[in-house]
Amino acid sequence: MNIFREHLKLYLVTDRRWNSEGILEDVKTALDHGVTCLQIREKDMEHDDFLKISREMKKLTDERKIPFIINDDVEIAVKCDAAGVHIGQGDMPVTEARKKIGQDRILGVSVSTVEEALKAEAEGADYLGVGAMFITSTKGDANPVKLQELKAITETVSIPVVAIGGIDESNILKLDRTGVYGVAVVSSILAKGDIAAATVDMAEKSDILVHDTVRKVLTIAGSDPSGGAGIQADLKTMAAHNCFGMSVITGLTAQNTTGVYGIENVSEDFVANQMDCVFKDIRPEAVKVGMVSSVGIINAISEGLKAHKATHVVVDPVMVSTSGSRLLEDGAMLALKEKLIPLAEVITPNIFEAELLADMKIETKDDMVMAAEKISSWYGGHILVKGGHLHEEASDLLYSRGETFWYKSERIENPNTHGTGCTLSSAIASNLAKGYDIRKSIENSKGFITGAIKDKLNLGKGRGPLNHQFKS
Ligand SMILES: Nc1ncnc2c1ncn2[C@@H]1O[C@H](COP(=O)(O)OP(=O)(O)O)[C@@H](O)[C@H]1O
Ligand SMILES: Cc1ncc(COP(=O)(O)O)c(N)n1
Ligand SMILES: [Mg+2]
Repeated sequence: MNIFREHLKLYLVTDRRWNSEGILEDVKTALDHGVTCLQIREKDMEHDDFLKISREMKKLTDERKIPFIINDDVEIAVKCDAAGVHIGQGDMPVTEARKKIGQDRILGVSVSTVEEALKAEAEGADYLGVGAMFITSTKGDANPVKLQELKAITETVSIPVVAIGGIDESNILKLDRTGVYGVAVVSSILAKGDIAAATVDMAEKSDILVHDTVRKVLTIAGSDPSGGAGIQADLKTMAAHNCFGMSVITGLTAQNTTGVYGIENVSEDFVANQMDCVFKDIRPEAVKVGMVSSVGIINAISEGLKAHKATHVVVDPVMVSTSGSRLLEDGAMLALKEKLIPLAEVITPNIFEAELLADMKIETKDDMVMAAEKISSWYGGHILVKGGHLHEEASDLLYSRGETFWYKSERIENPNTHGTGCTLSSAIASNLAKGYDIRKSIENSKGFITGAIKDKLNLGKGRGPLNHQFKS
């Protein structure tokens, strides 16, 4: 199961030591003040009592749409239909836990070295708990993990990492720039007199920790020398999101705001070579794929993404530029559908691209929904049909496994929309890398694109570029 990184931000692990009778009340207070994930940890409770209290906690988390994880006990997790299980090094093997809970439940594993992290990832963990980070009262014998080791782990594995062990309001910010997506805490909330205030404080600090971390985002796309679309728009967008942008170039275009005057593809081997260089050194947390004009390049990217276990892949199925030029070779459409789109967490077709992917005409917002439905018959990820080219307002439709969500915006009177699609998909990748879930990522990105169009930068003789550096 894909655990949303946002859920790991402030992960509470229970301990009845300080308030055995009132644990449910304390947990409820914490859930209401900023806890994003809950784990019940009971080392020596009778099976029936454990199941009973787990069910009660499950109810509290369900009401608040927060994942509920059971420590160690796979059987209880299945019985109370928890979101997942967390196991330690001394518990059952990771592969066995995975077999018992199935593919749909989250599996967390405690590790303290890069070696253990790689092993747990290979055996099927969805996230890692790394610790103990500081001397703790919960686990007396723990030997603290060095910050450098934590950083090495987050940079090596592709699954998200949460730090655990002795983390409190005084030391949490020491984890700055280690790459974690959150902290798991026990006493810094449950041992406090004022649970609500302690939770708010920790939530604020973990928010700073998680969202100030510079995430790495890769664009695999074509170059636009005039700077408004393609690689150039992507890197500017990532920089505007405080992300570290990297680029694998699939081809050069000769274009400007008036049109595309030539394309020269990079060889597929060289695309693969660039991808290897990036992934082996600075692993991106999210990847945006844009112009991929040939079948060979599509195959190389698809193989590279699989080999390097790329996460948060956003595919912008670029087929035609805003100025109307074809950017995808004839015959490459099938490869795009069969090789690349299946690897994407979200695809972002504009109206024309959605028409081609759904094989139907789109003239209204209802048609957008129908097209997304048709695409969902062969693609299981999230589909964002962009409404920039519709005559109605410029609203985008997110179709997520049968549910529809609209991201509304009035149509801005501005002919300068060169690179809007590139910018939007890069903004989504940046937000996913920062740990936001898909809906929040799209909401934030829609706000960003609207601001960048509204700024009315007016450059060039044709459809000009946006201002990626607009001041909000
Ligand atoms: N005139 C406009 N006013 C407001 N938003 C727009 C306008 N044109 C495009 N957008 C937005 O820009 C984003 C890119 O959409 P679109 O232009 O349809 O894609 P593409 O650039 O791939 O053709 C979408 O969020 C869309 O709603
Ligand atoms: C190299 C390159 N890649 C993509 C686009 C699409 O532009 P838009 O974002 O306007 O759809 C483009 N014009 N050039
Ligand atoms: Mg586009």
